[in-house]
Amino acid sequence: MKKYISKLHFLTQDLPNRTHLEQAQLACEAGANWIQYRCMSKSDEEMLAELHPIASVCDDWGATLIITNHVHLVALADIQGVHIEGMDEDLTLIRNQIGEDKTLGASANDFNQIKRHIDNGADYVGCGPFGHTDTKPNDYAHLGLSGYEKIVGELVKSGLNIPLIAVGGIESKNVTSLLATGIYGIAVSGAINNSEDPKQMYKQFHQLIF
Ligand SMILES: Cc1ncc(COP(=O)(O)OP(=O)(O)O)c(N)n1
Ligand SMILES: Cc1ncsc1CCOP(=O)(O)O
Ligand SMILES: [Mg+2]
Repeated sequence: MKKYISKLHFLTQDLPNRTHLEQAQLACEAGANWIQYRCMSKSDEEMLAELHPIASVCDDWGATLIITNHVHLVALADIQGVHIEGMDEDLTLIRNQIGEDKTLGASANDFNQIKRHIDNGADYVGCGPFGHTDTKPNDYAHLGLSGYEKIVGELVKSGLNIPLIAVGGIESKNVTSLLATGIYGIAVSGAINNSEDPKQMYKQFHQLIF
């Protein structure tokens, strides 16, 4: 089943000064239509306690709510899908668990992983890192613009098509050139959350993309 996938994914994060709910609210007020709840620090009960109000905010503003990784919570709140970060996860098992109607996204760092996710039923693929990110430090080589050009070229050559979302260290100044590589959209967390005015920064991304 074909799903609507936004071209701008806003990822919440564990922050000392702003709750996930506050981050989601700010993003929705700034125009977000896609919130990925990315919580790495709480118990199921704690996450559900904030997922219900976050789902309610998303519902009010018409935004899609995706959860990172905690597949078992998808059915326990008004959540439209899940993004899987573990690149070796078997997506077919997760698809069976969540059902056809939910959106399933997964992470990849190269063409072969993207191809495997397509074969296994992903609705979109998050691909990175574009550049340096402090949100999830890792050792993967930065793809840069040329990395996305290469991957998009390989997809076209193979006759494959899936919304490809660039992620990792993306700032607003990178958006136009990233979109020119042929990627579908971008995912952002740090550049918005760490800015002095997150709402204004969200709007800046939004204007460049939509
Ligand atoms: C939309 C979207 N894309 C990617 C991620 C996370 O990807 P991850 O596998 O964590 O990144 P690397 O470790 O490969 O850089 C996400 N949460 N959402
Ligand atoms: C979850 C995740 N994995 C790699 S980057 C990232 C989050 C988004 O990156 P950034 O905060 O740099 O926009
Ligand atoms: Mg990855």
